Amino acid sequence: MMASFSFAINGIRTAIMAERNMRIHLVSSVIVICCSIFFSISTIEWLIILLVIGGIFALELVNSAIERVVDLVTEEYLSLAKQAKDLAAGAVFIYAIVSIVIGIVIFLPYMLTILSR
Ligand SMILES: Nc1ncnc2c1ncn2[C@@H]1O[C@H](COP(=O)(O)OP(=O)(O)OP(=O)(O)O)[C@@H](O)[C@H]1O
Repeated sequence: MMASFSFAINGIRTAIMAERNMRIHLVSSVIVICCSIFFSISTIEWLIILLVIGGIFALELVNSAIERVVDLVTEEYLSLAKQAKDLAAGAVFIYAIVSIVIGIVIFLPYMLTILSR
């Protein structure tokens, strides 16, 4: 139990060090959490934000795992390898777009309220 926990933490550390996207997600998440505190968003909005942040990290980890498995299987340029990587990248992309839309829907009204004061 403790061993699998430490393997998982290891994986997260590896991804943060090796994947630029993970660091981008990390910085974006800190900014989003700061905005959430600043605007005093509601409990339900916090839950949605946390779900979105957790989701993008989890998805990026799976994407990184798929990239490594593909690289492990072949160093050749193969159509299936390309498809596997592009599909995984597509999953992250869809989630990122949805996250941005959710961010706009949640934060725009707060920003407009402050601007209209
Ligand atoms: N073995 C391969 N065969 C065919 N196409 C590949 C192969 N490896 C990578 N590609 C293509 O190159 C793209 C980039 O692959 P790469 O492994 O560099 O991921 P990446 O873009 O660096 O991902 P990330 O930015 O998340 O680290 C893939 O999406 C895929 O289209």
